[in-house]
Amino acid sequence: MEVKARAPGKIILAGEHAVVHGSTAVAAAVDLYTYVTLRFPLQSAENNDRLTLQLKDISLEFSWSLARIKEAIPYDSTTLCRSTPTSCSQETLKSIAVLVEEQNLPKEKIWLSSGISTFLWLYTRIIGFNPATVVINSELPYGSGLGSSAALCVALTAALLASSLSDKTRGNGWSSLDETNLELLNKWAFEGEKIIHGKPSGIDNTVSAYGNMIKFCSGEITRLQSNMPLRMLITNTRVGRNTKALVSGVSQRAARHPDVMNSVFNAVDSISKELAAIIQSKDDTSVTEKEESIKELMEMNQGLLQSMGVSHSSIEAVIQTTVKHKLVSKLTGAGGGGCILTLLPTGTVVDKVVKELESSGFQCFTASIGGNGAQISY
Ligand SMILES: Nc1ncnc2c1ncn2[C@@H]1O[C@H](COP(=O)(O)OP(=O)(O)OP(=O)(O)O)[C@@H](O)[C@H]1O
Ligand SMILES: C[C@@](O)(CCO)CC(=O)[O-]
Ligand SMILES: [Mg+2]
Repeated sequence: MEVKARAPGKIILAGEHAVVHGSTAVAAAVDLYTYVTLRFPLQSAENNDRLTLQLKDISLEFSWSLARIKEAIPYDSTTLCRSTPTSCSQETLKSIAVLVEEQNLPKEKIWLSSGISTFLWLYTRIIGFNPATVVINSELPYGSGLGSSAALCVALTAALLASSLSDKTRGNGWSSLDETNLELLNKWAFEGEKIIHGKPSGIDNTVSAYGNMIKFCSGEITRLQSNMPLRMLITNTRVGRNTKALVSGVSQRAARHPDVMNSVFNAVDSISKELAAIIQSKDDTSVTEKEESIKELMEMNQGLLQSMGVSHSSIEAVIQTTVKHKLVSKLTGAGGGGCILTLLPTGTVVDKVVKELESSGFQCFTASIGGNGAQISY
């Protein structure tokens, strides 16, 4: 039997980091996906005692015998709990880390460890100790602010949950999950994100699961309906970074300067709320005026992100280049490198700015904003 799932990456228009501390944030899905294919072998097949993970886009394969997985991961009454998402305990995470270490990841790919641990955790909790080959292929740059970790958790969970649904209509292309399964999927994906991010807000997995554009605050989701064109240039600095470390750095700064950082988080909250209101507004304010307001909000959000300590010289370089072309930019996701968003007001010709950014070694692309969330296919 074969089951497929896909989940999109995301951009955060306003509110990253502050959202971890209870502020509002606004995020949208982008049309770059992580794909997961689950293949279950026949009883008689040769490899029916192994779990194999293939990461297609980076040509890596990992494989464990089920006996070894059973031996390493402590089995208790909560081991198989498809319908009740639970957190991975530190003890289980340590056991899983041993299984990952045994695969001798190349040194330069060690950053994949948390993703592989998350894979083993979600797989064994939702499917149990069953043989399969899991093929993952991602269009998203890893660790760059476009939600590669959330897309992995959402696509993998979608495939795992879909494999046990009774209604499997084959050959109908991509379809969405119903609300109940979507909610279950989002809870599991959040548990997976915890392994990769440490202390996620849940915004990345939520927007990847539900798609479109959302306003998110302390787990509360408001789906947004945009009433204006919204075009963004995405620039990848190609500077690698790790969301877990950046989130932890902001928390440490907040612990050192609680009053200051609370004011920063409150200011970000207001920015996100104002941004959401502009995007949704149906009044007769012109698109140009709305774009001017969004520009200002993005500029202020970037300033506050800088004060949280998550900007980077490469981000500042992109911002300076886009300013020369009268365009406004902010980092998106965790910062520290990664990707930057540049608002492209109606009528903007991007060729010159893209040429200049690319000549500095950055990678530019435009992605369509606000599309599908998680989908499955049989
Ligand atoms: N397709 C994948 N296969 C295996 N691991 C993955 C995959 N995609 C992401 N990961 C894991 O997620 C990590 C990157 O997650 P991280 O949260 O740091 O960045 P991001 O999700 O791309 O950006 P952000 O969280 O800022 O949106 C990788 O180091 C890897 O461990
Ligand atoms: C930095 C952060 O706010 C967004 C990462 O895309 C972390 C989170 O919300 O979990
Ligand atoms: Mg992430």
